[in-house]
Amino acid sequence: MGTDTSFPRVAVLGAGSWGTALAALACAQSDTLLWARDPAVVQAINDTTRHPRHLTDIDLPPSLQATSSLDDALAHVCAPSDCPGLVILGVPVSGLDDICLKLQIYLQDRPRATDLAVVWTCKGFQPDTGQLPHEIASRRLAGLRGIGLGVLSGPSFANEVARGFPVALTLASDQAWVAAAGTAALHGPNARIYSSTDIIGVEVGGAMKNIMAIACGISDGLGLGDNARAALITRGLAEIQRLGLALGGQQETFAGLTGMGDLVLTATGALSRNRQVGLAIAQGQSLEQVLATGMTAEGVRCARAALALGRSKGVELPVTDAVCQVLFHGLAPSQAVKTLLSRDSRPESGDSR
Ligand SMILES: NC(=O)C1=CN([C@@H]2O[C@H](COP(=O)(O)OP(=O)(O)OC[C@H]3O[C@@H](n4cnc5c(N)ncnc54)[C@H](OP(=O)(O)O)[C@@H]3O)[C@@H](O)[C@H]2O)C=CC1
Ligand SMILES: O=C(CO)COP(=O)(O)O
Repeated sequence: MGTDTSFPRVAVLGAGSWGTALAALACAQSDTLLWARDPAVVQAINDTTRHPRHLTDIDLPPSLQATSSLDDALAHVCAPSDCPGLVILGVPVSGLDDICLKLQIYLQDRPRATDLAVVWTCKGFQPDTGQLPHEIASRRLAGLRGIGLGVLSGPSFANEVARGFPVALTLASDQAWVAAAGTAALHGPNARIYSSTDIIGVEVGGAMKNIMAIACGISDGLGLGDNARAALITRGLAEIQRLGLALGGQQETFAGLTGMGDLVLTATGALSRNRQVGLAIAQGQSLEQVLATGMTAEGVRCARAALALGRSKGVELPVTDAVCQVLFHGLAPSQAVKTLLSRDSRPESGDSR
């Protein structure tokens, strides 16, 4: 565990695969505490250096400490220090409002010895409202004194990060000190942390690439070949960019780590759960069967919200539409491909469709 006070104290809230991997990364140089709501998970990590449910074959760093006390995790980052504390939210979109509310309740009336950067890592839209994660987090936390907000995203399979393989991530915030806190905690021999101020662009890229990965899984599951996958990735990126620009993101973000980078990883990488959903559907499994394993596939959860957002902004999202038709309306995967291929020809760029 790091003791140098120039490194932030870190609390990672949510010990799924991504929260656990990020805690393993952070604890190499920062004093890090991982919070899990299940005491059995905490006990296993502390006693055996293994997570009982995720990344189960990976030995976590012995210096990684876990707790089931949210108060202890937050007291850890609020303790006096030379630099701001860092809270990393490792929960999916479905748990973001709940964890932000808990943070709000803890932080609002307590005197604190240090400022606190709160950074979420989930990738999706809220299914009912189409809100992006920053809208959910801001509603709970934006007004609190000494609190800065940001999003950490980019091409990063938890499994590889937990094994100490190299990774590059982007931390977007409109407050420079938040990106600096994340960089101080995570940037090191195995991780490059880039900064950005384009929160919307980063979040839209992260949400939409999951839907494109489902589409690529469907295409690959049908055996349609490498050309089809490359076409889907490229036109998928155009689709992500159209929606992202309409929502207020910046063009260059979509060519970066959290746009093209994460799209390429998730659409092609065998570890992607969203891609695995597409593969399984193309091979004849029902969505219910695929999801019965309990796996987190944010693209399934947010595809309808993405489509609704596109409609509300007058942006066509043909790949997202095709994925929704297959997942929720019983369209055969092969028929969805035919529908996509039968669209009229159009200019490759400069067209809002
Ligand atoms: N896995 C990866 O490679 C990456 C994932 N992400 C993103 O990170 C997010 C999390 O994914 P991932 O870690 O894989 O998901 P997992 O399914 O592995 O884990 C989710 C974790 O969140 C916890 N959780 C959910 N809701 C709450 C809540 N309200 N309060 C406290 N804990 C909660 C769950 O706890 P419990 O076990 O007790 O139910 C579980 O431990 C997703 O949005 C994903 O897209 C981003 C980059 C990489
Ligand atoms: O976000 C990820 C990689 O950057 C993880 O992708 P999956 O959720 O599809 O596994």
